[in-house]
Amino acid sequence: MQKDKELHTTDNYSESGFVFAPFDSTEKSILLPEKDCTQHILEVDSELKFNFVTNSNLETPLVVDKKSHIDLLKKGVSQIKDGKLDKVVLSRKEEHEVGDMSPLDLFKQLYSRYKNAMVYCWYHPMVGLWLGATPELLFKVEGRQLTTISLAGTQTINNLNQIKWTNKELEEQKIVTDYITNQIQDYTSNINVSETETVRAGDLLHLKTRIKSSINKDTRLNDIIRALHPTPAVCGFPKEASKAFITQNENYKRAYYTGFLGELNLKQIQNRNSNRRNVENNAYSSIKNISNFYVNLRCMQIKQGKALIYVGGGITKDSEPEKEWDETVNKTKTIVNVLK
Ligand SMILES: C=C(O[C@H]1C=CC=C(C(=O)O)[C@@H]1O)C(=O)O
Repeated sequence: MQKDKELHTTDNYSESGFVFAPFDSTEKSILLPEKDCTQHILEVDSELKFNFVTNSNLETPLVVDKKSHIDLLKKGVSQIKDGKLDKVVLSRKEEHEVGDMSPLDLFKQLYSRYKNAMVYCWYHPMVGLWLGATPELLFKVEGRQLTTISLAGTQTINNLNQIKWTNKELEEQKIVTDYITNQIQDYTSNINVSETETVRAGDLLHLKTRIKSSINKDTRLNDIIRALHPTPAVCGFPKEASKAFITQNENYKRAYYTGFLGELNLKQIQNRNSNRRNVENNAYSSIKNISNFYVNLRCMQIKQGKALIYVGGGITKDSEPEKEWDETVNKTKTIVNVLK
């Protein structure tokens, strides 16, 4: 928690603290500087009871939203078929009632439901209140090791023993893997790409590939951020053309949705030999610089008592707009489930 209300930003990510960065990297990233913050531990009862407040507004028909989103999806598909883009991630915003749950209640609900997610509640009086349960690591830096993932392709859980992925999902995820491995080539070495696996995020499944590499001596954190964000998991490919399409055609501002958030340049003391209890031990410990960023997905902004849920999906030449719409509806459930 920051001790005062001051709004700090970062341009080059050289400070230590917690970052909250927007989708549009030409805009400022918010920084909670470590030196101005205090840390508190919140006990979250694992036996937490779910508070089912029924709310009629949850079933608000989304006909108008649906038509304009389907039109956007069709436009995206035709851009791809015209050869202007390979992939574009198109999104929308949906409004729901929050009921009488406090932000902390919402956080606890998310935390106890989504064990594999990075669950957060972030607030600054001059920026707003955001919560989410994201399955997507942007990247992690531990000393000179870089770990990142390529996450894309979605289906709902039906039968875990019979998971089938179509070419559409395999292609949309491969675009992300290829982009990441290509982008980190100038900044890292020994790039290791894992097999692609199926992972669970709430009631959804995604395709995921892990990518590890060693960071070059002259690489700065800012280089890695500029190289990776936004990946084609949330923007598209090629990056600039898909970003321009998104900015010109999505009829709302993404703000911090599909941005990233997390710990920036925190120090971690590592004891090389934890069995040694003598003074010598100190001589064997080293301090590692840690950064840990997650993509801001499956998230909502709380504004004037309403929950604004942000959601999108990757569009390729094989996308069927009606199915892509359904995918966004399924993704909103990660958040809608805790508002009920
Ligand atoms: C853009 C979103 O998800 C991304 C992450 C995983 C799977 C995705 C997909 O299948 O389209 C998206 O690339 C979102 O949840 O709003």
